[in-house]
Amino acid sequence: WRNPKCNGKLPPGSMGLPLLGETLQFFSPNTTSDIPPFIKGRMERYGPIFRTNLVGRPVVISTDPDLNYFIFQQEGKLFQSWYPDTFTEIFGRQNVGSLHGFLYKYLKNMVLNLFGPESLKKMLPEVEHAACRRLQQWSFQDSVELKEATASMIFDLAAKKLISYDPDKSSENLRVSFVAFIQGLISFPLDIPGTAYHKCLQGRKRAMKMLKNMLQERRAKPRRQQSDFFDYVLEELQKEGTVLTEAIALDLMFVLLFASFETTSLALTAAIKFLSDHPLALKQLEEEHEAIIKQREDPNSGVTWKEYKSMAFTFQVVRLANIVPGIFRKALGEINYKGYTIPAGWAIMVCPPAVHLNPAKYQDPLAFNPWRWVGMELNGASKHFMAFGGGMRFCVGTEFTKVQMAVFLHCLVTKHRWRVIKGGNIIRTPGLQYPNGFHIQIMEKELQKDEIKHTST
Ligand code: HEM
Repeated sequence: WRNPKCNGKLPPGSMGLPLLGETLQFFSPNTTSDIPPFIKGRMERYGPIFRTNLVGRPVVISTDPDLNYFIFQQEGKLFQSWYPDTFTEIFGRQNVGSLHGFLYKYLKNMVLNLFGPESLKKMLPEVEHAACRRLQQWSFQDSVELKEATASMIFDLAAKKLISYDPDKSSENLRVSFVAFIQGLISFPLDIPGTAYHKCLQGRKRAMKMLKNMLQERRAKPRRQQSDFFDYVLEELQKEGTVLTEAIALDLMFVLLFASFETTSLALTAAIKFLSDHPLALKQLEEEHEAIIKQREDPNSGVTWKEYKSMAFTFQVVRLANIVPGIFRKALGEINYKGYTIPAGWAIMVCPPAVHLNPAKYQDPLAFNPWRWVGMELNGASKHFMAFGGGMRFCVGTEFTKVQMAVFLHCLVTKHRWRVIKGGNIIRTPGLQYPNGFHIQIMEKELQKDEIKHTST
């Protein structure tokens, strides 16, 4: 257990207890925005590359930018996407299976067809309308829990786009099943009634059943014009020699729905929390977006797709929020790197927080500084920025997230103000969560000015 077989020199580290390994330490909740204590302690002791054991598997953890880069570039050759068995259970065997094999490219194209730039450009007015409408509704409430509220907004948009789901018309609420699913997602994998893990699996079952019924209804009543993911899938399923199956399509649908609203609502909540704590950054964002509005009044310029893609701000938010605490791979063969040997079959976890909070690369790494990258060309991924992964598996939802965030913030800072009521504290298990939510009161800007006038007279 302690000394696994290896043809060379294993990276240093501890394999923890038999069977359990260091699983409990890894999942132990913490409230820091810094590099997770589990990782930080071991980096200090063993260096940037070390070994451990998580959920019964030997794992090498990499906080080394060069090794991370190598891992992303070698996808499908020396490394392959791999997630712990509990994830396979939770996200569906078809997903995990098909995302490895020859189906992968085909599925990715299908997803990009819906969430790629061309499709998003067309979606822009709809995103803006949804954001403005929600914000206006919330401004009548004394308090809004932002994580839940933005999740609901994004879920409705994504579900409409993917499956033309209308929450007002459907009697069963699809998102309720997703909420149960998420609450147990990062929990100890014990499937007996009462546990969070059990509830998570039940939530998934209910959501899958609803998706299956919807697909069958659509099959019975096909639509003339292809407009959502269901239409696309049904057409593909009918093609001769197709590699797609209904089970794969349903699993993929589930993952896309989940990935689209959970990650982006966490990022938006983090953005508004950072802005609440940094009035200067808020002022600058307001000025930038008011400039956009001014251009818009000019009939020749209108708001452009490029302006909405303000990357620097979104990237600073996700750098600090570290929504994805680990990216997992499996070594397909024996790998020799910087004097260490990683045996074939071992898991490898790339650790984005260690990269994003590295003081050697980012001065004052914990500071929220949206000006950090001014004037620099930003790519979606680099050795020092990997919030959306890298290489072949780079997140297909990056553009969707950027558009959602930019549009929402645009509507928020140009038309509204807010004040924090309570909550906003975070916990990492190691996934980011807001245990008490983040409650704010939203006011319309004009209203606020009127109120001020009123009080002064
Ligand atoms: C703040 C928002 C988001 C973050 C931080 C994020 C992060 C990531 C990361 C780190 C990966 C790479 C995983 C790996 O290499 O194993 C990934 C992949 C993926 N993401 Fe996202 N994501 C976000 C938003 C989204 C959205 C909105 C969608 C859906 C529309 C989405 C769908 C996916 C899918 C399908 C993959 C798998 C791609 C593949 O394996 O090739 N993500 N994401």
